[in-house]
Amino acid sequence: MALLSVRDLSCTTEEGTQIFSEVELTLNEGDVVVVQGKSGCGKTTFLKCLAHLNLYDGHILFYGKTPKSYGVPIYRTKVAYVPQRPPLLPGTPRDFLATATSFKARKRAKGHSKDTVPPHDDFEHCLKIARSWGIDSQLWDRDWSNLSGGETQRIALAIGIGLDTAEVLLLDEPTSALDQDSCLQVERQILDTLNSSESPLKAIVWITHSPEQANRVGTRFLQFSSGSSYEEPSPPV
Ligand SMILES: Nc1ncnc2c1ncn2[C@@H]1O[C@H](COP(=O)(O)OP(=O)(O)OP(=O)(O)O)[C@@H](O)[C@H]1O
Repeated sequence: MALLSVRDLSCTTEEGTQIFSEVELTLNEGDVVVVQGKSGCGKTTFLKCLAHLNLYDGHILFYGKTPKSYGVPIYRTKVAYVPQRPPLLPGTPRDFLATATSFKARKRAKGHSKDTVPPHDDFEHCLKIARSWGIDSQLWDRDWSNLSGGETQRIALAIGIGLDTAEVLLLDEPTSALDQDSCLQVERQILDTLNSSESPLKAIVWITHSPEQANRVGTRFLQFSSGSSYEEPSPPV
């Protein structure tokens, strides 16, 4: 059975402007679907629809079931969106992580009872991933607003991977603020996590404007254009 099945998906703004329509995608285990297209063509909106963060028409099924049948908060821990620029949250990344790790839906998604989850494991795992990308532990105690774009991006990604609940990661230009070395390091870790038997991660949908990155990470290539999408048989040249 498909991990995620997207049928006849369309999205319209509150003002009635259609962003895209008739998008189809069947996501299977091991897929890294690279999403490309011109600025403003609807890529971010598509990922937000997949995460059930945006209203849409059409059908999104996770293992054949609707997001609502899992409960949307639980669904979002399994099909997790990592934004390009995390919205300016109050407080520090450590505050955010504390909230995320105490989130009951996450505990239920991991199959733990309320009292048996050791939140420090999650903390340490996220900190360890971020540390391997050059993020000093002290940055977790700095307000989000005082972190650089690249620091913010790496911390958000470390949380997305380190919380260890996502089966599908929806990555929105995850390395756009990083230098080349950091970008390659982060790419490698994400793909290693996907290939690790210890991680629940099974597939990734990855927006990038970089043809080189698309070539490095992609196994499938979804192009957004003229209000819809089509799959390319090979990576962009
Ligand atoms: N809530 C909203 N209300 C009205 N218009 C919106 C809303 N969200 C997105 N849009 C519009 O929908 C279009 C698609 O936006 P989206 O962010 O999905 O594009 P994108 O392909 O990810 O762009 P980029 O590559 O620049 O990040 C844009 O024209 C954007 O202004």
